[in-house]
Amino acid sequence: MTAPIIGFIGAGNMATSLIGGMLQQNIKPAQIIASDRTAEQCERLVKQFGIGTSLDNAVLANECDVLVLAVKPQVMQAVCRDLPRERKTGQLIVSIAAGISCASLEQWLGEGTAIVRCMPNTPSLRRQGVSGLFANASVTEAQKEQAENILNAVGISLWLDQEELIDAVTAVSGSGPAYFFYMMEAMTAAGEKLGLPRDTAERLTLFTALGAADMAVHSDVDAAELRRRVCSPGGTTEQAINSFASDDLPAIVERAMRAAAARGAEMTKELA
Ligand SMILES: NC(=O)C1=CN([C@@H]2O[C@H](COP(=O)(O)OP(=O)(O)OC[C@H]3O[C@@H](n4cnc5c(N)ncnc54)[C@H](OP(=O)(O)O)[C@@H]3O)[C@@H](O)[C@H]2O)C=CC1
Ligand SMILES: O=C(O)[C@@H]1CCC=N1
Repeated sequence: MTAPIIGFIGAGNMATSLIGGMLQQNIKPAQIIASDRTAEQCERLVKQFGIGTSLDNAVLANECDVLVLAVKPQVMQAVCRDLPRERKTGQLIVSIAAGISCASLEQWLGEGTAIVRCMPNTPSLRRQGVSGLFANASVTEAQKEQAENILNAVGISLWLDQEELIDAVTAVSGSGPAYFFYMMEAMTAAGEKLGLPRDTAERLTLFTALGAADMAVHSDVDAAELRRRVCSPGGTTEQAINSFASDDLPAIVERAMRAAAARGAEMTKELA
């Protein structure tokens, strides 16, 4: 079987992360093409990745077996409506846009279009991504495998059986890297205020985050137990955790994530 051609419409942050991660796996530059609005953006991709590019989304749509829609949700309708209804036979559409339903995509791209809606995240660039995937009724088992192969090349993927849960995935892992980056910013700034040189505070923070995540992923006990193991009774960590708890960190996090998920649901209605 010949390797599928994978096309990206919109070559911004997320497409760059996915393409970069895929090329570090067994996917060859000749298998990937991308289109974007400006020649500069296309030139950047050629230089950075050596992949083929086009300024014409319709040309791209006719050439690829898997078409990844990676534009902002607000321009998705116009981009889809401009694509030819007759595209390459057996083509799978993979949309990574937050807040755009399979029903809307099908309406804009043609009834019966095979669509996998997925929510990846930017650590895909380092092949440490995690994605939630949902397939509409037109997607075959072979196409599910195609989508999985792309997302698994840049991390891990998990299938969902209800499309609405994509908003929860967005709130947890799609937007999630930003929450951890925010925490890193806050810890670095606080470390500096405690007297550390900025770059020392930053390196201590980043390697602590990396070490903690790696430990949690490979541990046979949960995060709560790992946290307890750092807290010596009457020691230092306990004071910090007590301070977080008295500010009700879990409620702060839940409120933020509910806001992210609600925005996803709101966008689905707004952009339908
Ligand atoms: N960033 C993230 O962490 C994540 C993003 N997503 C989803 O990924 C999608 C893309 O987000 P992100 O990569 O951050 O956004 P970007 O703005 O970085 O990328 C979108 C790209 O699409 C280009 N574009 C705009 N209009 C067209 C068009 N008509 N034809 C071709 N290309 C076009 C933009 O060009 P220009 O800038 O010139 O307009 C830009 O280069 C969104 O739908 C988002 O919901 C999903 C998971 C995580
Ligand atoms: O902020 C956003 O809307 C996108 C979706 C998840 C991450 N970035």
